[in-house]
Amino acid sequence: MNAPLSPTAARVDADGSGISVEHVTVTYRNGHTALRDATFRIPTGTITALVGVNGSGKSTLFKTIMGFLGASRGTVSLLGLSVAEALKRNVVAYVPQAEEVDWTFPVLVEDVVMMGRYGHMSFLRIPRQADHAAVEAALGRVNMLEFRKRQIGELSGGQRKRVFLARALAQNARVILLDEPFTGVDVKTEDAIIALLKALRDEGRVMLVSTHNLGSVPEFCDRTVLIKGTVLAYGLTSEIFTQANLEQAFGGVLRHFVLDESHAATPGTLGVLTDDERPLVLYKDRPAASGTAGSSEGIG
Ligand SMILES: Nc1ncnc2c1ncn2[C@@H]1O[C@H](COP(=O)(O)OP(=O)(O)OP(=O)(O)O)[C@@H](O)[C@H]1O
Repeated sequence: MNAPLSPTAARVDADGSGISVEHVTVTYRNGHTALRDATFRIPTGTITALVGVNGSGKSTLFKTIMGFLGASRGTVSLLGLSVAEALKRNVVAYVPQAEEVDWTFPVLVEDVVMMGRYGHMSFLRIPRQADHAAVEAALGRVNMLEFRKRQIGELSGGQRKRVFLARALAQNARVILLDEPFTGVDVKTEDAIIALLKALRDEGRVMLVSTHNLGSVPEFCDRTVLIKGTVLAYGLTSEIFTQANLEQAFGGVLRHFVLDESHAATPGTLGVLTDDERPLVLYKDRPAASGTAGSSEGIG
């Protein structure tokens, strides 16, 4: 059943200094194996897209990296540490999908962000000046300071995402996992989140971002992991985002528009792939918008 890694994956550098997943298999209690022999490596100082259809194993992978689920085979390491050690040292944070959070729970925005500091506190969890300062700085960075006294349930979808990102920043996480950060977010907020992620990348952090917005991946993700029950391919987005790879990952789910190219200078060079919101434009079988995130190559 295991699809072979694409030749691209074999050529990519093997630096797993950020996230390293080696031959990981995860089986749920009911016997369902959601991930089989998954392998990829991501250096620090990068933003990597995690791309796959519904049910392909993205959340399973996140939960495994966060230590919520155990792998029956294989190993995960974060910044060279085991998952248990990474959790102990507070280096990894998870920004959840909106559906995973109980928004009726009465808690203030600043309290949610303070949760990111728990691992830095003694077991009594009494915040010190440094903790308050970290919360303030994190809220400032996501432009949410004025909402600090609001109940979390009284925020818009985009504001909620920013609060959970602030929690990861207050924690000073070096590895940040983001589950569908752009769902229900307007274009302006999406741009603001992307700008922030790029700044975090340039600080040497590593981010793994699951998204269905294929069109925005080449804009801000220097690397991509394609997943479908296993890792189909991983490496530089500019090399991974080919029509053949995407069709393997998405099967019939992906819509492929063939434009009328009869008037184009070089017919056969332009294609548009989409699964929902943002279409991906391929020019000569490569992302048309690629290159903006590639500047991070060599960082870390
Ligand atoms: N608790 C569970 N017990 C058994 N099987 C599960 C459980 N959670 C998920 N699965 C199955 O594992 C597979 C992968 O699910 P997962 O949630 O990781 O997919 P996903 O890529 O995150 O999907 P989506 O894009 O819809 O969020 C699916 O077939 C799903 O039905």
